[in-house]
Amino acid sequence: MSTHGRAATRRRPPNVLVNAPFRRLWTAMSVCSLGDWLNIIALTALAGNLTAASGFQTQTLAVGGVFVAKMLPAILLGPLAGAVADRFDRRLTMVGADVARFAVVASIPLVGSYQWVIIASFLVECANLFWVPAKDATVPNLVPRERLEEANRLNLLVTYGTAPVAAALFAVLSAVVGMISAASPGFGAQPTDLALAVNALAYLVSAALIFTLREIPKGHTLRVSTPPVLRQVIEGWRFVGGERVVRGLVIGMLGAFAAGGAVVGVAKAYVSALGGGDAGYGAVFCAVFLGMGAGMFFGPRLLGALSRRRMFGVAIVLAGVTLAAIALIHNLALVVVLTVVLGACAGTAWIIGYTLIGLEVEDGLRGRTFSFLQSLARVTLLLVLAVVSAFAGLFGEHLLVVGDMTYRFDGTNLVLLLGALLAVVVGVLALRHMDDRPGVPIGADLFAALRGERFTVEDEEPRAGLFVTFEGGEGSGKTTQSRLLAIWLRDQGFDVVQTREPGSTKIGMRLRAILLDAAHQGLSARSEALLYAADRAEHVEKVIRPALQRGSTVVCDRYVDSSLAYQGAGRTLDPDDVARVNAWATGGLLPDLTVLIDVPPSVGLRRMASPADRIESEPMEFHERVRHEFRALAAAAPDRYLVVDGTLPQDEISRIIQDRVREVLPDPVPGETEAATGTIPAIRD
Ligand SMILES: Nc1ncnc2c1ncn2[C@@H]1O[C@H](COP(=O)(O)OP(=O)(O)O)[C@@H](O)[C@H]1O
Ligand SMILES: Cc1cn([C@H]2C[C@H](O)[C@@H](COP(=O)(O)OP(=O)(O)O)O2)c(=O)[nH]c1=O
Repeated sequence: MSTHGRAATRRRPPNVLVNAPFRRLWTAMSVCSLGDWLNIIALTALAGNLTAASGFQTQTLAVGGVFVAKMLPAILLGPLAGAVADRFDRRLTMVGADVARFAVVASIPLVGSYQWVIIASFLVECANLFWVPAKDATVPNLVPRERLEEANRLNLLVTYGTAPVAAALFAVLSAVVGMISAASPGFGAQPTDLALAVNALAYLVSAALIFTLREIPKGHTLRVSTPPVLRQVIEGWRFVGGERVVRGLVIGMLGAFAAGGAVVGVAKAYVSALGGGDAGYGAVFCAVFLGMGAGMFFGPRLLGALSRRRMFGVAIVLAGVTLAAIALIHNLALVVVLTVVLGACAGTAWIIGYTLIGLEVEDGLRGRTFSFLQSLARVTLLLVLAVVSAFAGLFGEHLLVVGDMTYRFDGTNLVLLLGALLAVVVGVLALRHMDDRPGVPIGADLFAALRGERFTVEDEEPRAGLFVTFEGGEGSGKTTQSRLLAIWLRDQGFDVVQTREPGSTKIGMRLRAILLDAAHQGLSARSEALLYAADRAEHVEKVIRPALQRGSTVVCDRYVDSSLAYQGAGRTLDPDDVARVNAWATGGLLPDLTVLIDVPPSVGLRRMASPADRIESEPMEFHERVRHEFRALAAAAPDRYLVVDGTLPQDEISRIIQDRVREVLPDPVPGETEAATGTIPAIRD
């Protein structure tokens, strides 16, 4: 989204990694994360290999067992370990945990039994439970307060960014062992042994790095204890479950997550069935994470013209369709490619959901909401991994024979297909419940977005002019700024129509009188919404559309968003109904740019000199809801909005607006005029 903060980001101070002690801790963390991911991949692969001879069912269950053993400690012992970790010297806790992890991982190839793989998985995670809180508590000791956010972002980057690296490394290492085994038949190592050795070494390197990190203070400070995961989930649902949009987003994100989890859970068995070895398994794992990273980064940009809510639903449906293809196509190379697409869809949905939830939820609840989401994701993943492997195992192997064609359809295929179905259902529900462009067909909208355009209905005649609207609460400065923008545009040589809602037509003036007269206190919310829509229909047909078709620039003080905010959020009418009525009233005409001037209602209302009208005299909660909705609308379509801080001085606001409008302005001298005047010889002195 464009905001006035752009200048600030340009002057970015040096990176937090300049800080040597933090750099060392961060390096240790990166090495450990790489080790952790190698550990998951290698242990699940090893469990599959050790049980391969006992049949499909045992193998699938065995791989599921490793996932469960890895996730149980966090759920059962998480808070306990956090509390214990706070009592000890953090540096020694981390070093101790690293050495313990090294010893356990190094012992796995030596013992070489499935039982030990499960016990080792559990033990490594128990050690992690001490390592992670000690590390989290250390970061604020090494990094100044104002750099903490940047440090956390870097931590997150290595936590997930090392996954595809580890998967690729695993694929290479197991291929190397495979080649050595093929060359010298006497060589009895498992394909996973080399990966486990590198994994053990990673923990040892981390131990050495942290041991020499003397900057970590010896004493301990009390930490706020985190409640158990299950309690966080139940309590969290109590405060976000009631919000329609947030509820939809949470369910959608979990659907995407569960679909990804289904792939990871059965990947080992599926890849074996397709004739791929450990290298193939590594490739699928790598593909999921590469796709996710790409989706988070590029997804929202690729379809920038599609509304965020629609993009969220579309990404989940696409994830489902891709998963169905993965389930049915028996070709490892194609499966790897499709897995990248699946990851990209899931990543796109996840990042949009995360961002929208952040904007929907108030400041005070945001931290709790995110920890609720993370706990819920963890519980979902555990359930999905456990259920998926058990289910695939129980269904077993099947060969479908049609004529002389045979088609293999195992429990893994079935699980993937069910995951696909779940994603499609969740995606369609998200699209239906949270659609913010009712009346606009989704297919046409999507194709237009792929071409980088925004689809509008009934807008067949090409419109020559630019349409800019101003939105915001009472006294935010819309009237002042729209006037200043109109003056500036005229100075640039544009023909400008400056107008406002309600009341810019003959009929509209009468409607305005009904709507704003403080004497009309009994007006029902629905008739209010319809009267504003009636005023708007008249305004669009008589003033705005003709002006745009003439090629004028239209600057309008308030438009559809005001109805969504005041009648939808303020009067708590169903937002979909308000959107639908307005899409019909305006024939789907949308602004090219909306400037949202954002001020706290207390500030805006204090600026008003004249006696309060019917809407201004609403209570403060009403105005807070209106502001919240404006901001959510802007966040859902960042390319079409400019959000400006309305408490800045007037001239600074004008400058920010002019900078943004300049980006969307057409050339004031059309091309053909230039071509014609180009033939006239230039006058020189
Ligand atoms: N950036 C600003 N800082 C302080 N006061 C402002 C600012 N912009 C406008 N005002 C004042 O606030 C009052 C309301 O402004 P106005 O443009 O009429 O707001 P709106 O149309 O959003 O209700 C006016 O008295 C105006 O002079
Ligand atoms: C256009 C529109 C305005 N309103 C309200 C918001 C304002 O309180 C009032 C418009 O009055 P106005 O005096 O034009 O307010 P402002 O100076 O803040 O622009 O009408 C709606 O509730 N719904 C709408 O669709």
